Amino acid sequence: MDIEAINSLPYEDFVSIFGNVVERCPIIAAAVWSGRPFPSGAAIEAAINAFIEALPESGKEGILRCHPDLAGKDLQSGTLTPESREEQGAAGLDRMGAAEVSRMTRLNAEYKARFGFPFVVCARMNDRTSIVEQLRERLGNTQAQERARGVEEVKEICRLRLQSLVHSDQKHKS
Ligand SMILES: NC(=O)NC1=NC(=O)NC1=O
Repeated sequence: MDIEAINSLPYEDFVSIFGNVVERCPIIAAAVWSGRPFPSGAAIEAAINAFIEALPESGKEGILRCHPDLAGKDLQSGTLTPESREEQGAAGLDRMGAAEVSRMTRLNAEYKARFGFPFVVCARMNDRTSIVEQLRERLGNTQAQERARGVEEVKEICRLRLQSLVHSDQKHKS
């Protein structure tokens, strides 16, 4: 959609289109709708990032907790959101062998037990090797470091999801 069409959406339509740019957190789209009219897609992204940054630590951790594990039970049982399904598939997580899946399951469980929220990384910017490497590395960080890092990854996931929804004015209707 182009930015003019987006700015004229009633909030129900805005939330149904943008409600999952942050995984399973439609409240964020419902909140930033009030900021319209947006001059650009980048302004929508900035409003979402500002909303996230203004949250208390518990709110940031809540956003992280809304994310499905990478190569986790949602992927195995087919209950991922369409966006997550596509992202996890793009990183090759749906083509892992049993041994790789059980290693990811163990590392995800270790991470969750240590930090109280899941390991979050932008799958589209990674592949299964780099994801396992990061998961191992980041296990050694502090809670504060991982809360901040996870939020940065959520913003990157959101940026890419927004890119597929907001198109700059097209010279011609493609
Ligand atoms: N725990 C996660 O990082 N989940 C995800 N990252 C993505 O990019 N898509 C997901 O589902």
